[in-house]
Formats: sequence, C-alpha cells, structure tokens
Amino acid sequence: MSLFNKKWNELADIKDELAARDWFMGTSGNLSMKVNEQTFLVTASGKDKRKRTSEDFLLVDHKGVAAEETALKPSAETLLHCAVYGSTSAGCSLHVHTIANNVISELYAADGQIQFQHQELIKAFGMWGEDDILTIPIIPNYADIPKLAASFKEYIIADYGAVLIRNHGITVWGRTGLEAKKLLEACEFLFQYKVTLLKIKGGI
Ligand SMILES: CSCCC(=O)C(=O)COP(=O)(O)O
Ligand SMILES: [Zn+2]
Repeated sequence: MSLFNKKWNELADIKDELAARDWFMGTSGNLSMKVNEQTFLVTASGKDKRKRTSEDFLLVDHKGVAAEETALKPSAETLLHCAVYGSTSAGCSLHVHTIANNVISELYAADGQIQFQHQELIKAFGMWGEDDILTIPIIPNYADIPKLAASFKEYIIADYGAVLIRNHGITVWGRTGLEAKKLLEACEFLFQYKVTLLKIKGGI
C-alpha cells in the first residue's frame, strides 16, 4: 500500500471513531494528517464528516492550497492545520466542536486558559508529576481565518498540544494520529468532567 493510501485510511479511521462519538455536529470539525514534508491530507470543506466517501480528504501543500487537480475545497480552517505542520514535527491535527468544549471555552474565556491538576487524565499530556498542571489556552474566535491562525500559532510550542477557540471548538495535534486522538479524548473527558462538577456544585 502506498504511503498516501496508508495515511488516507488512518485518517478515515480516526474520522469514523470521532463520528461515532457524535463530534461532527452540523458538518463542523476538520482533520488532517501529514503525508510528507511538503503535503498533508485535510478534510474537504462542508462535508458530513459522519459519512465515509472517496471525497472526504484532499492533498494540500504547506500553504493549504490543493496539491492536485480537484473539485474539492479544503477545510475553511486549513490554515490552522498549516500552522501546526509549519511549526512542529506533528503528524496529525484534529479539530472538533462539542457542547463541553464550547461551554468550557466560554466559562473560562476571561482567564484565557483552563487548568487541570490532580486529575489522572492529564497524564495523556505527559504530566506524570503529583502536582503537575495542564494548561489549555483559550483564544478568541476570529471570523478572519488568517487572523485566527496567527493567534492560534502563538500557542503551538511543542509537537503535541491543544488550544480551545472560544465558542467554536478545540484543535489538538500530535506526533501521530493515535497521539492526537488520545489528547482529544483526554480533553473532552476533562471538559465534560468539569462541566458536570460545576453543575453538581451549583457553579453553573
Ligand atoms: C458549520 S461549522 C463552521 C465551520 C467550522 O468551524 C468547521 O469546523 C468546519 O469547517 P470545514 O470547512 O472544515 O467543513
Ligand atoms: Zn471549526
């Protein structure tokens, strides 16, 4: 199997798993996977990401421009994926909108971040110390995608990480598809946990 087909199938499998969690409401969300140093696969814009078709992804270059003749449009948010691959050695970037990540992004917007400590799941981010703190930045949601991508890029400081976009969604990236998916699942667990806890305590 060619590298292209291998990456396509890996990304399609991740898309199916995230779809099974219902994380692509209203055609939201976009995913990408690096194929080589010059190109990456990204979801086509506006598609129902719960469906698996031969038109789910297209190959783009480092500027997010289609690298082959196609009628498909790359995700409207491709520049965020470009920012990830342009600044790191990451191999996969995942973006989803969920109720929990939107609620958390709004509740903690004024702080510009949300932190988690003494929660087992932060180990997904390599935080194994007793008192380690996981910080997830929260950035404003600009309609201007180049502006959003520039703001997002400031928080790309390692080959894996996560950034919340206020009232929009989360973008995570990792060295592999498996790592990116692990981080996304850990974030969503932590957000759902926090929302549930706040509800129980009467905080919201
Ligand atoms: C209807 S969701 C609005 C756009 C968005 O935020 C998103 O994640 C999906 O855009 P895409 O162009 O990647 O389909
Ligand atoms: Zn989005």
